[in-house]
Amino acid sequence: MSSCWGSQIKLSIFGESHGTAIGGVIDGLPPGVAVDFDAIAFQMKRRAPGQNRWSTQRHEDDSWEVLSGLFEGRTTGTPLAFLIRNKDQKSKAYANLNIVPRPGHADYTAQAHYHGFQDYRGGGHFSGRLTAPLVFAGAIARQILENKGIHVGAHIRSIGPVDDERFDPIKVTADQFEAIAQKNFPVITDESGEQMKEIIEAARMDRDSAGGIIEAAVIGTPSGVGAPIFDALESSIASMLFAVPAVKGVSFGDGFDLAAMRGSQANDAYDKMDDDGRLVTLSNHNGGILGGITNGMPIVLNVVIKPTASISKPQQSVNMQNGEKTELIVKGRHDPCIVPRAVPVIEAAIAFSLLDAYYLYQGLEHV
Ligand SMILES: Cc1cc2nc3c(=O)[nH]c(=O)nc-3n(C[C@H](O)[C@H](O)[C@H](O)COP(=O)(O)O)c2cc1C
Ligand SMILES: C=C(O[C@@H]1CC(C(=O)O)=C[C@@H](OP(=O)(O)O)[C@H]1O)C(=O)O
Repeated sequence: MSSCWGSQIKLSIFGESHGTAIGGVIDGLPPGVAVDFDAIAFQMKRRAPGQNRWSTQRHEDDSWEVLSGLFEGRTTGTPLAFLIRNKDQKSKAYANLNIVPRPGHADYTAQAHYHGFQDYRGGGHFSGRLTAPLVFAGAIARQILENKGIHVGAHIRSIGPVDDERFDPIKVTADQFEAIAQKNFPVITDESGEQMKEIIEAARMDRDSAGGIIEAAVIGTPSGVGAPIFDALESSIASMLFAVPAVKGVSFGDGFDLAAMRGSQANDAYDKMDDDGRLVTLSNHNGGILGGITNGMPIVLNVVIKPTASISKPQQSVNMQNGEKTELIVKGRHDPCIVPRAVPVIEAAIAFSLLDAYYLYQGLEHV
């Protein structure tokens, strides 16, 4: 099933953007986890559409109903199913997109895969709306991780040409994650954030869109999580991240910058053994993962989010019924930039995939 992910804990996501509802089923959660609903609501609100100028103007409160798997506030250990109803669909703007596909969106590839049977309204199952269930599942995963002292955070590293400060790859803290998560524009330096908002507004006024990079980090992960060859932690986190619409690049540690370095610059020299017997490195160019396994340093990664495909500037497309070239002006309520709302989504994807890897590791630990 292509909309189902995971090995130790599994997440299945269903629904279409303009259908009745979207939702998910999480299978494999341990029984007895006390679920903090306020913490879920906090994460859902960070992602929800329609709250500011740099977001789509579609208004969804993203409230949810839990259908199973919870009893008296705790997980039962059976599949936890939840539903998020769609309330503000306006499908008129999508009337012709099954015939004239939007460049950059999934209209043409959905047609090729589903042979015209796909619900193309609002991007259907391909819509960024389907990241709401991911954030819900991620919110539960991060509660379990936080109880183990593992914290996930992210910020907007860049929008167009404007950069934010970077996380310190050794000293980044959970307090810093928390401070950023409280902001409605999640950056480290608010002055950079103001410039980024100007870039987004300029693109929007130009009937265009902007993209950027999200930097994420995880602290508190013990050394040893992840496994060779195909369960490398980089692979499992990346496979979840690439499920997020508009993600076009993922790199760990110094990523593509490693290409220009020498080994002496890229290696993270070992400095000392801490009280828990864990080796600490002087630098963190490898982003906390070696051989697909955590070394206990912060996991650091970067995610490229492309500029929103649906722009109202005239674009060239082709009519899929008669093969004729045609000009397309996309209508509807689109995010002029996806990056700010994608920050909690990226955190959720990392939390869920890391918890899955953690359970694999914990299992091995007891062998
Ligand atoms: C939170 C979020 C919001 C999004 N909003 C829009 C949008 O308003 N308009 C749009 O064209 N694409 C939007 N996207 C991206 C498209 O869904 C995505 O580009 C499309 O499904 C094609 O997939 P791909 O870009 O991964 O190849 C959004 C993605 C996310 C994660
Ligand atoms: C609804 C959400 O985002 C949507 C993601 C999206 C897309 O193409 O990905 C297109 C827009 O859909 P619509 O045209 O129905 O307004 C966004 O609003 C959401 O994030 O909850």
